[in-house]
Amino acid sequence: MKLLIVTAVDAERDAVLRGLSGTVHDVYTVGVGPAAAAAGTARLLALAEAAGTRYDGVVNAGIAGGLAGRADIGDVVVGTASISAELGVRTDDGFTPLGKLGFGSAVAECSLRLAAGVTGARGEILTLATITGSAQRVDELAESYPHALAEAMEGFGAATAAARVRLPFTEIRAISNAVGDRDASGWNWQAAFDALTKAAGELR
Ligand SMILES: O=C(O)c1cccc(C(=O)CC[C@H]2O[C@@H](n3cnc4c(=O)[nH]cnc43)[C@H](O)[C@@H]2O)c1
Repeated sequence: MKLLIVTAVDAERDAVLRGLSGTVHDVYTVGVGPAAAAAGTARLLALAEAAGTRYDGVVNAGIAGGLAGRADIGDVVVGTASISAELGVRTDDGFTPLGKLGFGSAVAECSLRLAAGVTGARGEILTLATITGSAQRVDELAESYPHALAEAMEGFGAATAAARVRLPFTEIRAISNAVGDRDASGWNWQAAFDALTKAAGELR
């Protein structure tokens, strides 16, 4: 099996590569946020197709914020779905996701098979272009998405590119901080990168 693995930043790519040594997968940095992830992943897939390279799946790997009580710093979360928590309509009455409006979906199902060997909690991973920075918004997200474990910024974008060429997709995240916590003294990038390296080593 040959995977295209995309990360947002080089530090994540390097953590993945440390775990992958000697495997056949390709790992690239595509930038921060869902738009960069979608554009970068789509470009890589188009280049691969032109070169005759065949991938068996796409993986978005990186660090993430964990929702309180659901995922702790240093944990690995494997996506059951990557969900855009912003794609929809917001009115005074609240937020309605795209799927309920009847023209598309904000939910990208993840392939459990692609990450079958990876140790970690299974659950939904939210994608947001805007990092959550208030307790009120954390509570809103936790209530709206009771099965979500973590928040990051790229998964739904990369998943959209993979779906366009009908490739299975999964998202793997290592927790570096609690969602909503903007005090960097409480973050642990190293624990997250080490966990990400271990998870990458467990990919088949
Ligand atoms: O300035 C902040 O408040 C802040 C809070 C958390 C993370 C950052 C980053 O610069 C990392 C963004 C990068 O890492 C992923 N990530 C990590 N933690 C989170 C999070 O709590 N919410 C959303 N994304 C997160 C994300 O995928 C980005 O690629 C800054």
